[in-house]
Amino acid sequence: MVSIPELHSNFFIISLSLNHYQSVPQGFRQSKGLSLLLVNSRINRNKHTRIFMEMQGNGSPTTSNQSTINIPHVLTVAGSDSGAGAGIQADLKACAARGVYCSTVITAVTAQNTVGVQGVNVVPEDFVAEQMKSVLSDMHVDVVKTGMLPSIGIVKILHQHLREYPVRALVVDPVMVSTSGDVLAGPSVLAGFREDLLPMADIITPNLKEASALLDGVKIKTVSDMRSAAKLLHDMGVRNVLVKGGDLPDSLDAVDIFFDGEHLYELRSSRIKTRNTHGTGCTLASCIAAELAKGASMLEAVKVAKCFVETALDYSKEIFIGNGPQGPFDHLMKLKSNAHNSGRQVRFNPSDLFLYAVTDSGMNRRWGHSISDAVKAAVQGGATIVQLREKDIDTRDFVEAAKSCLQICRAHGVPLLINDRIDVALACDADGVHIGQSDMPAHTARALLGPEKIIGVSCKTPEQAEQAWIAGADYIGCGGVYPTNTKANNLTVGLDGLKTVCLASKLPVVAIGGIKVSNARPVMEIGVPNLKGVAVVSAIFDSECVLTETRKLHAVLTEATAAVK
Ligand SMILES: Nc1ncnc2c1ncn2[C@@H]1O[C@H](COP(=O)(O)OP(=O)(O)O)[C@@H](O)[C@H]1O
Ligand SMILES: Cc1ncc(COP(=O)(O)O)c(N)n1
Ligand SMILES: [Mg+2]
Repeated sequence: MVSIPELHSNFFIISLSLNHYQSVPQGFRQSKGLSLLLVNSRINRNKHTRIFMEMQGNGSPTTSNQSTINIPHVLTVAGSDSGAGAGIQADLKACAARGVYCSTVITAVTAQNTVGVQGVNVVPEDFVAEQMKSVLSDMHVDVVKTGMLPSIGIVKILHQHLREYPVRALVVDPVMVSTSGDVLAGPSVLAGFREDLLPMADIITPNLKEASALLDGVKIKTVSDMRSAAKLLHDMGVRNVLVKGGDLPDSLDAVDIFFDGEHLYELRSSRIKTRNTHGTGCTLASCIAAELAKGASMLEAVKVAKCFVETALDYSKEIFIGNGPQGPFDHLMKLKSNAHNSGRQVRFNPSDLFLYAVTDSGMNRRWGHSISDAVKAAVQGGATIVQLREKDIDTRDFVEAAKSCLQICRAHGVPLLINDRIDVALACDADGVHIGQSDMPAHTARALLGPEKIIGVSCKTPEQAEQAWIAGADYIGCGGVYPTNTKANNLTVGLDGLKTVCLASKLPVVAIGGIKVSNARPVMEIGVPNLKGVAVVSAIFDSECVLTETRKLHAVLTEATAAVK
């Protein structure tokens, strides 16, 4: 057993091997109430984690000097919307979309959908207080954002807690009436807003009706009225005011007025034509809070938030959720934005494998072609998908070349894949990757690239094809069909091997290896429905005129496919 010098202190950093650590009897460790953090570079991460967990599990106090990361944190104090378009649910989605942690104090539970608010159940005040205390006494909150505060008692409780646990900023969305016209907080809360929250708030974000209510019913019908209202609200003691003009009649733009006490800003965005505007106010305020939590200035935060709402509305303008007049929108469009931005509605179409062009830097050098010229010619000649396979290029140059090839491919509606390099695919937002059996496992690539990207895997056997399918690949490449010099030590599977793999594969297949104009026909004629095309390197790129060679191959493939049908 190793000797450990300070066995009576609660926290140790001991550097010793795993065997030595395990030789310290567990009962002895526990009797001393020790918390051990084992620091040893030779111990792999899993073992390290296991030991650390064991220490926590034995009930003794644990402390760690592991470095920690503080994630920006917004606490929303708001009501729940069962339809999840507004309220707490919108706040959570908005913060997630902006990359900020969001904790929640629920003030009321509403039964709500796209038709309206069918019921409101206010959470008892002492339980609202208990939620606030739980969060604020334990977690580091950067910014508090308020939504539905249904009673003056709840406003007072919030005020007390913010005095006890000060935060960096307070964003007040003075929610009173839902878009559907239902009352969420009565006029009795107005006194609480005026006396307690406004003097404490860093920004208040009323819509037209709420601004009017706070200003004793003053009429707000024009942009000029909004400007005056912003100034009057500022006089009530709040640092910044944003009067939102979502409901401004006859306005082609969505105009909001921001006043910081010195300057008035007219913030305009296009008014998206959509029924899906339920929750815009909650989202806007949460985004402001999220940006402030990340360290933005108030004007920056407001601008980013407005832009986010506009983009999300535009992205969601045609989605259909619920049968009422006011639908929710999609906050997390970014998760799908790659497919969206590229204009490729279908993520992967197996028929894209028909004429699959794989680049080769050596061949391009030999013929004096740049990568992008070669890709352009291939695409113009009829290539239906392109893979950049660049083995001897600096990463920086690879990313640049990939970006310019991507533009060419996008203009022709042709997907662009990157060979092996998931990092390069991510860096240039390519449409996917093609990986071999010794590259990163396909399921890891899928986790990194997300559900929208195309993943292809080289497979020579039915077992590998099965694995690729399990791992979430979209297609497999099978070969070498014919002997080839492009790839060293590459086993030739032949037409029979290709057929065997195709029959076993649940995924579409592209054949590869030594395929050219003169021998492509028998490949397409093996007559297996999931063989969708051929992948070629030298057949098109080892030539002076890539365009002509690609056209020739395209013609042969078209003829062969017509004959098979
Ligand atoms: N159709 C729309 N297109 C673009 N932006 C909009 C649209 N409707 C509302 N907005 C914006 O959404 C935010 C919330 O505004 P508003 O709907 O007035 O608040 P609330 O949801 O509290 O009633 C504002 O920035 C507003 O300009
Ligand atoms: C629980 C809850 N909080 C806030 C709103 C306001 O959102 P909107 O003004 O977009 O209807 C709402 N409808 N429900
Ligand atoms: Mg609204």
